[in-house]
Amino acid sequence: MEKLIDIKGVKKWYKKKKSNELIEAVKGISFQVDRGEVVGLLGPNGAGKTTLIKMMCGLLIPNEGSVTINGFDIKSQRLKALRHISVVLEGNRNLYWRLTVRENLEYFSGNRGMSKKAVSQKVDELLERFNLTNKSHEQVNTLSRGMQQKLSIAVALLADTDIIFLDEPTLGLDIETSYEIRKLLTEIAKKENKTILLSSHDMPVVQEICERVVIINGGEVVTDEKVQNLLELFDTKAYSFTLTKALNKQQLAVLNHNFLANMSQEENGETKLEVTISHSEEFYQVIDLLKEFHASIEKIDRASIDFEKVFMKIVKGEPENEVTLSATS
Ligand SMILES: Nc1ncnc2c1ncn2[C@@H]1O[C@H](COP(=O)(O)OP(=O)(O)OP(=O)(O)O)[C@@H](O)[C@H]1O
Repeated sequence: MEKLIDIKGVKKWYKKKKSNELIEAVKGISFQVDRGEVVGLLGPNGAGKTTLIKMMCGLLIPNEGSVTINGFDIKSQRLKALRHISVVLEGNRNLYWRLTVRENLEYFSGNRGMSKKAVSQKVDELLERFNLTNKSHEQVNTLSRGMQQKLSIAVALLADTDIIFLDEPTLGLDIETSYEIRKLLTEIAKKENKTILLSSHDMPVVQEICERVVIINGGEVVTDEKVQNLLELFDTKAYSFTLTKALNKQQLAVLNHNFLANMSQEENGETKLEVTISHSEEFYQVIDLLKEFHASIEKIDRASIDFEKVFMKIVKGEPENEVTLSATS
């Protein structure tokens, strides 16, 4: 596999203005991204994501370590490295606000050596694909945030770089636009063989688009794993039992002594018992205990854990018993 992004032992510290105290924002991060991979860069506020992204696109220089983009060092071969990256920063700072939608697209295609006709065709195609055709002659500063965001992504595609960095692409958007952008990004991720690094707090977007996630917390990588593996890792340990009647307090306490159990009364009158176990053989012990309690089981489902909860568990280090599981039926 061809490594397009190679980050090695990167550190960055800031000096606090008044006290001169050092803040270590990034404490020695290393990871690589292969060509065509779609990777989520996640972390709670203040984890160091923005600092890391800024170092990856040459806006900040690391105090230690190196960032290599397609074989070019971002510090010593900055321009060559930057030629391979498009950055869609949160807040749409990569657009010209006084130009129209079409003018922005035309401008950014300008340095690719395309003929006028080819540019016009490509721009029309993107306007159509991003549902911006009827806005093509409007100035960017009159557009909604969602439309600006779509235009930013279209501009990144037009530049046709191998790598796209997207910083919070759905932040502050309404549900409909966020959904539209999610669909566009999924399509780009699947069809265009782009290498995408996406930072987001929007976990459904991450779950849908990214194959792999790098989670950073306190300036360090705490997880670097395939999304599917993480979901499976947590998913298989939870079961949801539908019971014909509720357990009493003592019975629930016995279950909770051995496992993690949570009982709830559903709106339709059913009793749901969610049990999280550590090993698969414990599943049978749960069944045995329920038999002992004369609790009749109507249905057993595997409870599913979504990526949001996986993320919370990893970054907050929540003990398993604080993770609430949503049952699938
Ligand atoms: N210019 C700066 N001067 C001093 N400290 C800074 C500066 N920029 C960031 N920091 C500090 O560095 C740490 C990492 O910040 P960073 O913005 O990289 O995190 P983040 O993961 O992007 O967070 P968010 O999601 O809130 O943007 C934080 O403690 C932050 O307060």
